[in-house]
Amino acid sequence: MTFRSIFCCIKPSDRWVSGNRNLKMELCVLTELADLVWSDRSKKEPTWRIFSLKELHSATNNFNYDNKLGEGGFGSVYWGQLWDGSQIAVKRLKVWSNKADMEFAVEVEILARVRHKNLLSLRGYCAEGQERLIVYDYMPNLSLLSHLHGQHSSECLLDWNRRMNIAIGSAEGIA
Ligand SMILES: Nc1ncnc2c1ncn2[C@@H]1O[C@H](COP(=O)(O)OP(=O)(O)OP(=O)(O)O)[C@@H](O)[C@H]1O
Repeated sequence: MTFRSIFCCIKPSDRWVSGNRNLKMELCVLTELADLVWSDRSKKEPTWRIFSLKELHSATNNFNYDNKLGEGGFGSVYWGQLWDGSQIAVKRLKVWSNKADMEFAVEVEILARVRHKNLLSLRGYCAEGQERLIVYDYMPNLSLLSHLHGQHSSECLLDWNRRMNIAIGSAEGIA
């Protein structure tokens, strides 16, 4: 079992970029960049893109309660499936505020730049009106927390060797 296979999301925090007042501007630049890259398909495929709200409604069956994977401080996370069959996790902002908008920009901005086998990959984002959604790869094997202390801790015993590999894998992702 690799570390990534037990979904672990190492997320950015606004402390990482404190003092950066240009996040919104950077997000706009990223948006333009994505459009630019997608307009030239002969070049390398982009790793993330902008989703429309309509597409995410359709992927998650209108953010159906049955699709809900969990809930965090930012909002609810829903399972979804895109037209190409790939599975995604969509994090939908609960209530719009300047602070939440900034957190959204920080998370997207950082995840769009980093790519590592032990980091949850950004598939893209959607910002329409006051809707803010972040799209990730879907991690089917639940959280590390649930394997260590939760409902799955008795089913799947993590021996010390595995725990060490997970700790090293986490450190590599953070580094
Ligand atoms: N990519 C994903 N694949 C599968 N499940 C996910 C994914 N992202 C989140 N989840 C599920 O949704 C739950 C909430 O995720 P979220 O990232 O919002 O948690 P959090 O770290 O507590 O929140 P926040 O960072 O917003 O305060 C997770 O505990 C997990 O069960």
